[in-house]
Amino acid sequence: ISQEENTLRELRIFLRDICAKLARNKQFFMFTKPVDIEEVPDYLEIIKEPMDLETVMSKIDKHCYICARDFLDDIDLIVRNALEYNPDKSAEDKHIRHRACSLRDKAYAFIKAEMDSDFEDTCRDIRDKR
Ligand SMILES: O=C(C1CCC1)N1C[C@@H]2C[C@H]3C[C@@H](O)[C@@H](O)[C@]2(C1)O3
Repeated sequence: ISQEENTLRELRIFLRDICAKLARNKQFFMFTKPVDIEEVPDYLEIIKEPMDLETVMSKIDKHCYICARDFLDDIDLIVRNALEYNPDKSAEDKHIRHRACSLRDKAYAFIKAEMDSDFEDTCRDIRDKR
């Protein structure tokens, strides 16, 4: 198996660990599954690209992410959707936005703490030549 495939396999192992840690954090329960369209009928009128942590985990296994940046782009999408759909002054919307910002900060902190920047550079080089 090629050196590139070895690198991408290591990336997937690393991203599964981070995604699992985010998904088992009780604070992020609201981000773990797709928003229920039966419960929220206008959701897809406002949010054009839904995203959630379960979907992110399945994208890892489908080799959708070639570098940590691609993974963080989907985390940012989860956050952006939550901020856009829940913009009001109400306590509930404020709570959702606070948790969304916390999800983003935790994800970036895990990547920074556990990812060697040379490793991410190698992944970027693979992505950019594909
Ligand atoms: O945006 C979201 C999720 C929170 C971050 C993702 N939702 C939209 C609905 C509005 C609010 C209250 C409940 O109606 C619940 O269904 C949702 C789920 O939270």
